[in-house]
Amino acid sequence: MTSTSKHTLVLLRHGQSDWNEKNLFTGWVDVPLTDLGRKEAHRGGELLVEHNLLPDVLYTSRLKRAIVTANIALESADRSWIDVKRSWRLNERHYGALQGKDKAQIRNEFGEDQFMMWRRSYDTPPPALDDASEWSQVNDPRYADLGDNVPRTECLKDVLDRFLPYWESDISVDLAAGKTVLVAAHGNSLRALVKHLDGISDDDIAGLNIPTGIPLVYELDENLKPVNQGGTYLDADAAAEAIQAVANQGKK
Ligand SMILES: O=C(O)[C@@H](CO)OP(=O)(O)O
Repeated sequence: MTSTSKHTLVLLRHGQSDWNEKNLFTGWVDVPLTDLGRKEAHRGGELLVEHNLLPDVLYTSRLKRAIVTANIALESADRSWIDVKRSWRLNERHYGALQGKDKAQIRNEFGEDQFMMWRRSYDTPPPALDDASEWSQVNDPRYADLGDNVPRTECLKDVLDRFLPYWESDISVDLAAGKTVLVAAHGNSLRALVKHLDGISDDDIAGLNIPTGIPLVYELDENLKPVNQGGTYLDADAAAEAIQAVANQGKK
């Protein structure tokens, strides 16, 4: 795929993280990539080159699995020099009291319905994480600008509510100016973005999963609406398989 419109948005979920591999709820916990995650990031950058989709500006969360994925991908595309903007508004959904917990264990303890409600419902957040927890971010200096508004839990709707102002104020401005924008972020922050772009209903978004490390490209019209509804994965076969794996997490 080669860019044809003047408004090209490339979404990249970080490569496999340590806690993806261990099957733990992660959220705002700042875990590193695995070796496989680094390889996925490198391949993501190669795919950008192969499809002649070279980003002009990078947006990332404040979490290193997204930051390092973008750095590796841009290095392999020889684009390490582009401008970078980071925001907590692109962070993964805060997973509340589930952060650090084993997905299969939670599914066994609470049952499939509750597990999926917490994981994929649009507006039901998990229980709040205690500020004293080792997995809390309330005293993390990188979120000092949030004051006491550091999340203790979030549902997907909360993610959309905190992401949209940033989309309007920054990302869409760069897109409208004709820049090819790379957003390196997370499974659920990218689900929020895709929900917004494709106009997916609150119910249907539950069935949408985003794989690690495979660029998803949107060509946008002058109103920044998708020309290719649903976007285009640069490696469609790998994406289909990886999407199924995300959907099945916690089932083993
Ligand atoms: O644990 C998490 O933070 C997310 C992404 O890895 O998991 P899930 O796909 O279950 O929402």
